[in-house]
Amino acid sequence: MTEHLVDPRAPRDLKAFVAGLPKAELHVHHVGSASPRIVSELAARHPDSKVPTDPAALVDYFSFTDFAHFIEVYLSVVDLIRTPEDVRLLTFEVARDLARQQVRYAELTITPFSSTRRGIDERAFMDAIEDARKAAEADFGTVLRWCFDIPGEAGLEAAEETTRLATDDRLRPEGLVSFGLGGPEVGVPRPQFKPYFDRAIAAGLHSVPHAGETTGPQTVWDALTHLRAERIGHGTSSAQDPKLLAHLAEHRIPLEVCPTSNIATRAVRTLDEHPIKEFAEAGVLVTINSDDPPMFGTDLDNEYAVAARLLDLDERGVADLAKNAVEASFLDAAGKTRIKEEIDTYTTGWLDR
Ligand SMILES: O=C(O)c1cccc(C(=O)CC[C@H]2O[C@@H](n3cnc4c(=O)[nH]cnc43)[C@H](O)[C@@H]2O)c1
Ligand SMILES: [Zn+2]
Repeated sequence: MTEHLVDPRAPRDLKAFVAGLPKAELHVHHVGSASPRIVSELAARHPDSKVPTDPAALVDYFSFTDFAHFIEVYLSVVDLIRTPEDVRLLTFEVARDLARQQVRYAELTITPFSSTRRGIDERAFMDAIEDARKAAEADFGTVLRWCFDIPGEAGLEAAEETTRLATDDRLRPEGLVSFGLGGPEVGVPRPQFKPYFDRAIAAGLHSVPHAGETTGPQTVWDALTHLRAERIGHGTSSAQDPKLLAHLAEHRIPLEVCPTSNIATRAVRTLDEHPIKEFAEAGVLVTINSDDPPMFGTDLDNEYAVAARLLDLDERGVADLAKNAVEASFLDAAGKTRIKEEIDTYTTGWLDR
């Protein structure tokens, strides 16, 4: 909620175009999407927490000194989600916020380990997210899918538990499409998670680890080689390795770029130093995402406005970015065609107005 991160330089007309543009969101965290209203409601329910109940105080609370501080604060919000009803409410409200931004399809990263280890029954957890997913599709028309991620710093116990929850046929939710790895990267080498990714991939899930957000390009190579990554979460440091950029472009491995997140966690110093342009110029498929939007004082529309400025795009260029996300998603071919056609119809209508 660092309000200064909202980019005031985006032209008003382009902002209006982005606001109505049908979009797909591929990198957004479940708990990290809790709006100030939801966070303060949960904090009021659980007064033993250190999370402020006043939405204005959350602005300061969500101001991070570095990535480790961000994770510390993130986990204090995780601690507010204590019952299946909390899970359902959060999931449905996140879908409402996505629908307001014309998000037609979202892959939401969920960390089931963090909830089950805090005592939420695993069956009730799965039922809560699935119930919210179905209600969101019926009420808002937004299609939600899940990525279950391992919180890497919590170790191999968390990896085992996440893999079990993602691959057990009796538990695995219908909306689950992919398997990820999140949390800090420093001191958490990717290769150790290979056996867990192997099992998830064998069970039909796509591999989408975070890599190169807070460590160098070798972490991205490791994610590709050991975890068979099909997309990379962030991949920011890939810009330091021209061979890696060429590999990502040649093999059409998309990057899930989240510009404001990288500034808020201090992974990148300023927006103007963000390597997004280097990615695009190297031919890498760039997708635009919001990561933990209320915590970073942003939303997906703002991320598109930021990207448009950094990449010097007009409406057609922004529409192409939106189509990149649809193309890089795990939707079926018919679903991809439907949203891409909607993007084209909207863009033509806007330019002809
Ligand atoms: O839940 C626990 O008990 C636990 C114990 C030790 C470590 C962890 C984590 O590290 C959880 C990390 C948490 O952060 C999520 N997240 C949200 N945004 C990002 C991001 O930009 N980069 C990496 N991780 C992120 C992630 O999904 C995990 O849920 C937890
Ligand atoms: Zn993330």
